[in-house]
Amino acid sequence: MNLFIDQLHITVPTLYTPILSIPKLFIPSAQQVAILGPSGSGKTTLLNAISGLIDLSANQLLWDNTDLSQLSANKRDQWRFEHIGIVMQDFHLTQGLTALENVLLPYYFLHGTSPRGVKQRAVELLKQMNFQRIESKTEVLSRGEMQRVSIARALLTHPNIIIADEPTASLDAENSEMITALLKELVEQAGCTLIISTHDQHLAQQMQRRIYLQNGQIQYEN
Ligand SMILES: Nc1ncnc2c1ncn2[C@@H]1O[C@H](COP(=O)(O)OP(=O)(O)OP(=O)(O)O)[C@@H](O)[C@H]1O
Repeated sequence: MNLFIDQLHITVPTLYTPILSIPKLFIPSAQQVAILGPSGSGKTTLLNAISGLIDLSANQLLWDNTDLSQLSANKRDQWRFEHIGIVMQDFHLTQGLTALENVLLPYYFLHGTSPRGVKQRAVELLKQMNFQRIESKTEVLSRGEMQRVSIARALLTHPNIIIADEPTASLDAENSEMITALLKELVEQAGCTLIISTHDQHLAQQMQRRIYLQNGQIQYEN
């Protein structure tokens, strides 16, 4: 899916200047993009906006012909479940459920069931990520293990768009390398648009495009 941004300015009541201000941005379908910039530069805010997690005005942000500002909150959630796999910075895993159940949860919300083939894909994805403890409750997992569960969950439903906030932040070099390779392989197979925020230069260099933010504005890209 293509992303069109036009005059996206996000303000918060406590600050005089917008926390994000992007006059124009186009990300074509299937592009792999890294969003970089120092802490507080607006990376997470941009990811939240493009995931439909922030209320916007009409025509500020479109995915193909879909202007998320025109959808009700429920419809927007539904649209997100159908089209976007999100890897959040703090994972948002559900305690009390196992790793496998967490991976299956969004599918279950969307369809009310999780058939055997879907379970198999979930197990496969976790295996590919070098994750062994599929029956462990998520609260006993390390941060790196939680990160891999949240990535598997994002990939399960074959979304058109993957949005990941610091997807390798909790991983050691070996797992980081492996997850990056897997993410790239899966998005290339599926023709997904991949947008990640990262401080990891190695990961950023493997994306097709890098956008550098500073004080909520695009400084440059390469
Ligand atoms: N709801 C809010 N109210 C007030 N300020 C906010 C709000 N959300 C974000 N900010 C501010 O907006 C700026 C951008 O925040 P954001 O989380 O997007 O940065 P970031 O680049 O993702 O940072 P990091 O790399 O540390 O995760 C920060 O200064 C942050 O404090």
